[in-house]
Order: sequence, then C-alpha cells, then structure tokens
Amino acid sequence: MSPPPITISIKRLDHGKGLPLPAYATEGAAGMDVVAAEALTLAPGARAAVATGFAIAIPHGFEVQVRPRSGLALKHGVTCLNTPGTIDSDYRGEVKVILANLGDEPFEIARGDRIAQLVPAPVQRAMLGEVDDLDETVRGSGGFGSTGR
Ligand SMILES: O=c1ccn([C@H]2C[C@H](O)[C@@H](COP(=O)(O)OP(=O)(O)OP(=O)(O)O)O2)c(=O)[nH]1
Ligand SMILES: [Mg+2]
Repeated sequence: MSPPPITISIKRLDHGKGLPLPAYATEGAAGMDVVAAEALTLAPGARAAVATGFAIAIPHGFEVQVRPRSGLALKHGVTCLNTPGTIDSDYRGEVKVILANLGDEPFEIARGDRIAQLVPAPVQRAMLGEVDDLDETVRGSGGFGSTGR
C-alpha cells in the first residue's frame, strides 16, 4: 500500500493557460507527465531550461523530482541533464525542465509535448556530527570499482 497522496498547490502562469496540468498517464504510473509550454528545437549537444507554464507549492518535508521519460531517452537521446531535478518545497518560481539532446539529430519540441515526469518524494534531512575519526569498515576508502566489475 502506498501512503496517502499529498496535495501540491499548482498555479498556471499566463503562458501556461490552455495546457494540461501534469497528470498520471495510467492508474499505476509513478510520475505525472509534464508538458512543454514553449516550442523549441534542441540541436545535438544542446541543452535548455524548458518552460512548463506553472509554479507549485510543495508541502514542507517533501520535494518533487523531475525525471526524464525513457521513450525520449531511448528513441532520441533526450534526457534531463540534472536528473533527477530537485524542486524544493520553498520554490515558487516556474518549474522548468532542463533537457539535453545527447542524440545525433536536432530534436523538435512542440508546445504541449510531454517532456518529463514529476515524482513527489519525502525528504530526509540530516544533522552533521563532526568527529576526528570515523569508525573502521572492511571497505575502508575503497570505492569507484574497488570490488571489481
Ligand atoms: O529541474 C529543475 C531543477 C530545479 N528547478 C528549480 C526548482 C528548485 O527548487 C530550484 C533550485 O534547484 P537546485 O537546488 O537544483 O539548483 P541550484 O543550482 O542549487 O540553485 P539554487 O541556488 O537556487 O538552489 O530550481 C527546476 O525548476 N527544475
Ligand atoms: Mg540548490
């Protein structure tokens, strides 16, 4: 059983009027698909912060992750460069999707195209306890492939 849904306030900006709000495509979808509020062409190797036409207020203690769509990644090499993007609960500006074209062809985005998905998540905060020595482990400082392929 998943926890009960949280309510995220959403405000359409002027250039977002007439666009569908983010929505789950299927009953079991984890992410709400979000559409572009502007048309643009992403050249190979280019990146852009794509307008969505809305702003949100996330309840304290939660974030919203902006994740790529696998279809765009596999078919066109188009992904969210900063994946997963982080929308802070205190951010009130326009939500943007930072898309990068890692493919070989220019990628055309039309207003209304689904470009990413939004996944809310609880935020675990931490306090830092500064020490002179950390406890010892078998791994120690081994990392970055130290256990083999
Ligand atoms: O994909 C993204 C990532 C971020 N943001 C917005 C919301 C987020 O709350 C804010 C800051 O994001 P982040 O903390 O990742 O960027 P930063 O470079 O650390 O900027 P800041 O100094 O404003 O925190 O930018 C988006 O609209 N889309
Ligand atoms: Mg930040």
